[in-house]
Parts: sequence; structure tokens; C-alpha cells
Amino acid sequence: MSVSCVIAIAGASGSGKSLFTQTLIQEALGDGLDVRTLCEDHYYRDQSHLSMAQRQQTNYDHPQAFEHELLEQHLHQLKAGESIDYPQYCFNTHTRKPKTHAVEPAQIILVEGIMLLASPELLPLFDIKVFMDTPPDICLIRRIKRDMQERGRSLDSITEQYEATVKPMYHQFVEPSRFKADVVVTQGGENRIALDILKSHIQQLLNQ
Ligand SMILES: Nc1ncnc2c1ncn2[C@@H]1O[C@H](COP(=O)(O)OP(=O)(O)O)[C@@H](O)[C@H]1O
Ligand SMILES: O=c1ccn([C@@H]2O[C@H](COP(=O)(O)O)[C@@H](O)[C@H]2O)c(=O)[nH]1
Repeated sequence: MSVSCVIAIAGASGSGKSLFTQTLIQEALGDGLDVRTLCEDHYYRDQSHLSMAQRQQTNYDHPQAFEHELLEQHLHQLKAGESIDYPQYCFNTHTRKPKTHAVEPAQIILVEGIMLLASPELLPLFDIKVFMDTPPDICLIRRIKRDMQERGRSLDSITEQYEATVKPMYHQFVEPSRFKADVVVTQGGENRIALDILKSHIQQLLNQ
């Protein structure tokens, strides 16, 4: 099976990318489509050569924090009908897990991540580029809740990281990348009309 459509879902941390992507996947699967998802987070560079204190100081909100050359290679492979060894990243240790997951090519590949539209080398690989446009204060509230519940973080570490890197890098890289998008989605991961518009456009691309 060769890939017919690669969709990028970008936007700030906490903007609703994962929820929007999961909803789109569930609905596309329900429509009988063959879908896979890739998360840019799994392409974070491994930090195992650093001490834990150094890992905690790393700027994870700069495009260079990601191994985008590997993501680019994987998207080329999937488009060519080849399976990939999808890396697995651990947020608690800031390291790549030893095991990869095999991902097979599919009709639709959804890729979600903060820097997807801020990396010129990736842009030509996307058939549809989506940007989740959610106000920064809402993103921060969601991030605090999620990082405390799911990523083993304290409130102090979240707010320190937010001021040191997340906020300035958002303004330098993420927010300007909005202008690369084909579709800008407001109201987070539950925007029904945006989901329906995308599903309809995906069907058109698959029928071409
Ligand atoms: N429209 C929404 N209304 C309420 N909560 C939302 C909405 N969109 C996302 N969330 C919640 O906000 C948190 C962060 O969303 P998530 O999709 O993980 O963001 P991202 O992947 O962009 O970091 C999650 O707990 C998610 O369930
Ligand atoms: O080791 C790490 C790697 C990343 N982060 C933060 O994660 C977000 C991106 O993930 P989302 O799922 O889009 O929220 C990014 O803003 C990094 O600051 C981290 O804290 N530690």
C-alpha cells in the first residue's frame, strides 16, 4: 500500500494537536480508511549522554532539538510504500527507548508536532498543513495539567521551563509557522467543522 496523503498538524504545546489528531484518526478509521499517525515528539534527540541536571536544562522548543532528518527520511520511506522503524521517546528520562515500533505505510499518514511547519525541509512532504491556533494562556493551563498528570513534572519545573524556553521559542518559531498552514483551526481539538472540512478534503485527495 503506498501513501496517498500526508497531513501535518502543528501548533503550540497544549494547543490540542493530539486530541484533534486522535479524533481525526478515529473518524477516518470509522469511514474504513487506512490511517497511521506519527508524533514529532518521538523524534526528539536522545539526551542519554547528558546528566539529568543537564537534560532538564535542554531547550526542547528549538527546531534543532528534533532529529528532523530522520522524520524526513521516514516520510519519504512511507510515501515510497516502505515500513519504518519508528523511534520511541521517554519524556521522564529525556531519552530514546531502545526499542522502535514498526510502522507500515497507509492511505493516510497524520503527523503531529510543534515544529512541523517551522522546518522548511519538511514542508514539501505534507499534502495538507494544519495549524492549531489556541491562545497561549489556554495552552499553558492545559500543559500544566497534562505535564503534572502524565509527564511526571512539578508546577515549579513547568513554569520555569515555560518562561525560559517554551514561551520565547513559541514566539520565535511556532507562532510564525502559522502562516505556512493551509488550514488554521481555532477552539482546540474539538472543532467539529474543521474536522469535517479536513475529512472531506482527504476524501477528495484519495479519489484523485
Ligand atoms: N477543545 C478542547 N477543550 C477542552 N480540552 C481540550 C481541548 N483540546 C484539547 N484539550 C485538552 O488539553 C490537553 C492538551 O491537549 P493535547 O491535544 O494533548 O495538546 P498538544 O498535543 O497540542 O500538546 C489535553 O488534556 C486535551 O484533552
Ligand atoms: O524531554 C522533553 C521533550 C519535550 N518537552 C516539551 O514537550 C513539548 C512538546 O510536546 P507537546 O506534546 O506538543 O506538548 C515542548 O514544548 C517541550 O518543551 C519536555 O518538556 N521534555
